Amino acid sequence: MAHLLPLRASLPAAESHKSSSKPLKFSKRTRESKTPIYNPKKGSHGASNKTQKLNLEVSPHRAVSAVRLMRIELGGAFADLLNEKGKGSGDNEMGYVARTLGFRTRELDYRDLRLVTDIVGGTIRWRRFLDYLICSICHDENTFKRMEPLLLQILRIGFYEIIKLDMPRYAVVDENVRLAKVALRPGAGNMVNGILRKLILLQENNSLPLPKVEGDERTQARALATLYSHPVWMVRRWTKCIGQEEAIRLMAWNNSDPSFSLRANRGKGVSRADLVMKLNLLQVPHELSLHLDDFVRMKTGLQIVIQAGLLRDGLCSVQDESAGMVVSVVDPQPGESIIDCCAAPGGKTLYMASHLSGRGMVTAIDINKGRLRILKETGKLHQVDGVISTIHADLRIFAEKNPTKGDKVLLDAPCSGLGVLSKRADLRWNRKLEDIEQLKNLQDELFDAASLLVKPGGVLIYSTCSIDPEENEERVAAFLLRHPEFSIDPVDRYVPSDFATEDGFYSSNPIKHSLDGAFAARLVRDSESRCTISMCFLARSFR
Ligand SMILES: C[S@@+](CC[C@H](N)C(=O)[O-])C[C@H]1O[C@@H](n2cnc3c(N)ncnc32)[C@H](O)[C@@H]1O
Repeated sequence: MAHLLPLRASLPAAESHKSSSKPLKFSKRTRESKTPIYNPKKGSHGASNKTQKLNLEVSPHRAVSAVRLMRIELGGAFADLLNEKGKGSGDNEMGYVARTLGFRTRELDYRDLRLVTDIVGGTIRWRRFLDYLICSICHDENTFKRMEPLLLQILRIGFYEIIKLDMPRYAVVDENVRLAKVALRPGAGNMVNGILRKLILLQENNSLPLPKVEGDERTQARALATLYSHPVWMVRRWTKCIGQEEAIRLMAWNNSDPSFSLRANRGKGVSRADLVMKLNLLQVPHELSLHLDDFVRMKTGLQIVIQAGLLRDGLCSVQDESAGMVVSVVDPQPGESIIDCCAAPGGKTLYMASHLSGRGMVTAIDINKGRLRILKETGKLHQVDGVISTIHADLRIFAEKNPTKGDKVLLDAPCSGLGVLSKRADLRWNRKLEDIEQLKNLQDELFDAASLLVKPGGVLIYSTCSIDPEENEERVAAFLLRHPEFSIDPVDRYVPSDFATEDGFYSSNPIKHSLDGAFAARLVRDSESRCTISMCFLARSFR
């Protein structure tokens, strides 16, 4: 079993429930309390004078983490946006804390911000696993189900800190008990105390109540889903597709701390060497990308980069190398007319534009006006707006009506995002199996629409940030059956051979490449010489 455990987890061997003693006693108030609806505008404490109080006893990173978790789970905020100061958090953060908890904490310093990022991301990723343990220790599913949202978040934070971050246990208990007492009431603090101490006892006795991976396929999938904290449907889908061992490696990757890449903004005349100099000055550890000239990779220090203003000043962008290599597949050249069909918020548009050296045009189409506005603003900031034009439209309608044609057309299709689960901590819980079916239909419709915009002899690139064959290879196969005028142009001339599949596609695989998952197919209109490759691929796809 040991090899099945997550890379970062330091869990003692799974034992049975029986070592745990009597059910924990909870206060009458807790049992009777109804689940409050999260409404930070109103605040859980109401009185405005109370919200002004500055509390110096409670550790600020825990208070802020608990409130962020509430906002993400109940308020629909995105975990990744909340981590960037100034985008969704920043100045408003303390307002949310005051309205939700009834007090303010001191301002967060860099160390606090890092802890908040770690705790919020980790607690979301490990939610299923943590809830399983909390529920087991409560001994009563109803108690767990009726638990107040804030109390549950405080417990999740405590469990995550003890089990996954290996923090000093009794300090974690004291701090979280204090938070529950001040933010809720003394009885809630007693409850946190009882449950966390029980967890410590079980951990010390190597008897955490963890499920065993045994039984039929469904039961094993459920156990793995708990141990690796993923939805059961994902575990079953991956186990079927890549086998249990690879599925476990993939889940371990999704649970690991994400690494980030920065792209030097050459559109603004910033070279990678300039960016490296800045990172050295800031003492941010980084490595040069092995695959892309403009990119550097970093494991930590993103908060420092953000606070130093490197993104705000347009010197660089946060962009994964896997997304950068999709642009390599497009291979934008000065003077070309490129249509980016699903362009916002513009990561690929901006990178393509920076290749044009001021000659040519990237036409960025998107249905989402707000995201398109971000693209426009970032284009200006990056000084590539002279070669970008934006069109707010539904691609399916636009392509039918508009005679515009491009030398190259990129369709970066809306997808499940199953390749980027390590960066998007909350995405796994928001995705449903049914989404894939709906997305496939949309992907087919957009694929057909995008094909109308390709000049004869032009190139159509279909890409996703998914690792699911039904959204990738199968969509291309179905498209080629509907559109015999297109054929596959193998990508091995554009990306390192390690990223080229035998069918001629680009595939970045988290397990193999330690990057986000991504896919791209390069299709050329009317090219007889390549027909054989397409026909071979089609034959294999429908075998
Ligand atoms: C995967 S994201 C694109 C990411 C973008 N290429 C980048 O690199 O930043 C997919 C985009 O498709 C857009 N979209 C979805 N349906 C669309 C439609 N019918 N027409 C145009 N855009 C659409 C969404 O608004 C979203 O911005």
